[in-house]
Parts: sequence; structure tokens; C-alpha cells
Amino acid sequence: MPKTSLDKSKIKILLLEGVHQTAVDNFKASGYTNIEYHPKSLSEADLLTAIEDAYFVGIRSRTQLTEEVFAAAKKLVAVGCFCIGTNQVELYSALIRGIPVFNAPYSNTRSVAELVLGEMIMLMRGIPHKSRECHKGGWIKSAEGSYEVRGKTLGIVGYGNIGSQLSVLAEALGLKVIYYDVVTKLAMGNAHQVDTLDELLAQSDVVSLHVPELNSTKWMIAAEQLGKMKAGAHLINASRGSVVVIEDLADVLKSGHLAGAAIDVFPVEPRSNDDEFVSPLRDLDNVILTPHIGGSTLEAQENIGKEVSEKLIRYSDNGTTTFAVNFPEVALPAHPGKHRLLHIHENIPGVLSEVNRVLSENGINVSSQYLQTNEKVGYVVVDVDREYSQQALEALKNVKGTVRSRVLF
Ligand SMILES: NC(=O)C1=CN([C@@H]2O[C@H](COP(=O)(O)OP(=O)(O)OC[C@H]3O[C@@H](n4cnc5c(N)ncnc54)[C@H](O)[C@@H]3O)[C@@H](O)[C@H]2O)C=CC1
Ligand SMILES: O=C(O)C(=O)COP(=O)(O)O
Repeated sequence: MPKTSLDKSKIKILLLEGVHQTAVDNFKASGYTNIEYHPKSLSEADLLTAIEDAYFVGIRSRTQLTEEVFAAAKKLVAVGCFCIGTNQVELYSALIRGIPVFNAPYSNTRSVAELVLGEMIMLMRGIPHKSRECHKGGWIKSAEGSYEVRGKTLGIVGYGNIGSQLSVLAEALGLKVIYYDVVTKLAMGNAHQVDTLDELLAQSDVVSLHVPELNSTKWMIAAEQLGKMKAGAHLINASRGSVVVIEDLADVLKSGHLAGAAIDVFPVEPRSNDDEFVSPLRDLDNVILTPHIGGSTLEAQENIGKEVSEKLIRYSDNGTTTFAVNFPEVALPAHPGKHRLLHIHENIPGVLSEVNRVLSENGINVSSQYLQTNEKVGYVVVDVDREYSQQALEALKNVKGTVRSRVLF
């Protein structure tokens, strides 16, 4: 089992929001036994306290890692988002402190696509309303307003990992698929990319949103866009709550312009299952409301637990940053018999030559060296003979522009 310069039992790992047990098992199997596990997200004040002495933190979509939180997290080495979205993390604050952020870009994509597919059928048959009536003792046996999905047009906004999977599943049911994306994307099957969002809104019987939260996607579906959708169409949002102006959606549902909606994500979501869910959509019976569970299947959570914990363990044990979302990516081989120095520095001219000058002046023989930079930060990894590593580490700490450095055995 690889060792770190710090005793692994002292490396506190803070896991929040009930990340799957596979993550805990993985950490323990790799020797990381100091795990603080919370089944829910923490309040801001509790988070600031809990993260103070944590080396790794694992979160899902709820926990906000802000500049203030990073400023308090003096020992933090890396962040694991046990989900796809990383909008809840101030990535720049992490980067300038030399903290890579990892996520799980694929593991829950199928779960979201399946949910959307099911909701599409339920909406087109008017099931939310009919089901609610049955529960109340009513009986609406009628074909009025009920349609097959076959032959209808599904418009997908954001044709990434989820959008493109949904496209394939929907075509198998006989839907015609069009999509809008800011990037030219290879069409799956017979799907067709349209040039503008307006074009997509005007043609679709169901619009499904699969964009990340970005400045450019914030409130991208408001009254104007909803007004451009076909009369009687449906909207599905399992992306982020900030993509749709929820009050405007409530208005077009009440006016009858849209026939229905399925919404999984909200501008404001309860912090835990014990808090009340408040939304202008709550009393509309043509709306399927779900509590941000698009990616919440046991299969997805188990895989995410494995995937993200593996990325954190690899970074901790070996220094590899492949697939970090904010950080220079370096894929590193094992370093048997050597000590590995990790040096994270500001990307300013002269740091690398200074690193090499310092090593050479101290008579330290470098057996391998790896480097990657992004606009703000450089990450250099140096393997040296074990008897020199402490001396080399001390020398590197004094290089101008150093953000942090550590040694792996
Ligand atoms: N409800 C839930 O539980 C879950 C929600 N999500 C959300 O779904 C989002 C999408 O996930 P993936 O498909 O895996 O992401 P992805 O990154 O693979 O795809 C996103 C696509 O959106 C496109 N895009 C970006 N800005 C756009 C714009 N302004 N207009 C049109 N297209 C734009 C991108 O080019 C990309 O093709 C995630 O970022 C996350 O926020 C993800 C998993 C579970
Ligand atoms: O993967 C994502 O981006 C999600 O939205 C899922 O978030 P969750 O882990 O269910 O809080």
C-alpha cells in the first residue's frame, strides 16, 4: 500500500450529504481510516468548523464550497464532488490554493436520462392530474389531451453526456429528436442539431434541459422563451434550478400555454429531507415534482462512490490529477523506490527554471520530472532518491511563487 508523508490515519476525510458507502470502504481499504461521515449537508457554521482540519472533502450538489469556506480549510488538499455538477464549488478559490477538484462525469447520466424518458410519457398522457384524481376518489377515464410519444418531437437543450443518451433512448421509442448546443455535436442516430434555441422551442412537443449551470445558462428559460414554445407543449428540467425562471414557468402552466412540466431541480432546494420544500409549482396538478433525484439511483450512487474516492486516493497516494475539473492534469506512473515531490506554484515566468536550479544546487539527482500548467497554476512533480527528499522539499518550499508542496513516499 503506498504511503504518504503524513501518517494516513491522521489524514481527515470529511464526507457529507450521505455519499455512498463504497467511498468509505475504498478509503479504508487504502489505509485512510480517519473519516468524518455526515448523512446530510452541514449548516454554513458547522461546515466551517468541520472543514478546518480536513485534508479531503467529499460533497454532492447541496454543499456550497465558497471562498470563505476555502479560506477556513487550511489543510485541504483536494475536493471530491460525488456528482456531475461542480457549480456549487468556487473552482477559482480552490485553484489558487492549489486544490484540485474532481467529480464523476458519467456515473449518473443514465439514471437522469431514464427518469426524463419516463416523465415524458407520463406528461403526454396527463398522468400527474389523472393519478391525483384517482387518489382523491375521482375517475377521469378519457383520451382527451392524451398522446403517444411516438412521432412527437423532443427538443434537447445541451447535447452532452445526458442529452445525447436521452436522444438515443427517445429515438428507440419513435420520437423525432432535435437538439440545441453551443458546440457542434455529433448527432446520435437520426437526431438533428438546430442552430438556435428559438428554433428548438418552436418545433418541440417536449423540451428537456441538460445544460450545466453557467453564467450563460442562468435563467435561460424565462417568460420570453416559454412564450416561444408550442401551445400544449411540455417542459422537463433535470439540469439546474437556475436555468428556468420558476415563477414564469408557473405562469405559463396556469395560463394553459404549456400542458405540463416535470421539474427535478429548483432555484432554492431544501437543505435536507426534514426541511419544507417551497415552490410556486406545488399546487399545479399538471406538474411532476421530484426532489432533485435525477441521479439518485443505487447503481449511480455506488459507482460515483467508487469513482470519486478512487480519484482522491490516487491524488493522495500518487499525485495524479487526471480528470480534475479546475487543475493542470498530470497522469503519473508509480514511483517504486523513489520519493515523489509535488510542487504547485503560481504560473509566473521562471518558476520551473528556479525549481531545477534549486535542485541542482543542492546536488539532488532527478530521476523523473513531470509538468503541466494552466493559466493560473503550474504543477511540477519530481521523483528523487529517498535520502534527498526532505532536503529537496525544504529547498522547493522557498521557490518564489510556491503555492504548496508535499512529498509522497
Ligand atoms: N438532476 C440531477 O440529479 C442531475 C443533474 N445534472 C445536471 O445536468 C447537467 C448536464 O449534465 P451532462 O450532460 O453530464 O453535462 P455535459 O457537460 O456532458 O453536457 C452539457 C452540454 O451542454 C452544452 N451547453 C453549455 N452551455 C450551453 C448553452 N448555453 N446552450 C446550449 N447548450 C449548452 C455543452 O456544450 C454540453 O454539450 C450537469 O451539469 C448537472 O448540472 C447531472 C446529473 C444529475
Ligand atoms: O450529479 C449532479 O450534478 C447532480 O445534480 C446530482 O446531485 P446529487 O448528488 O443528487 O446531489
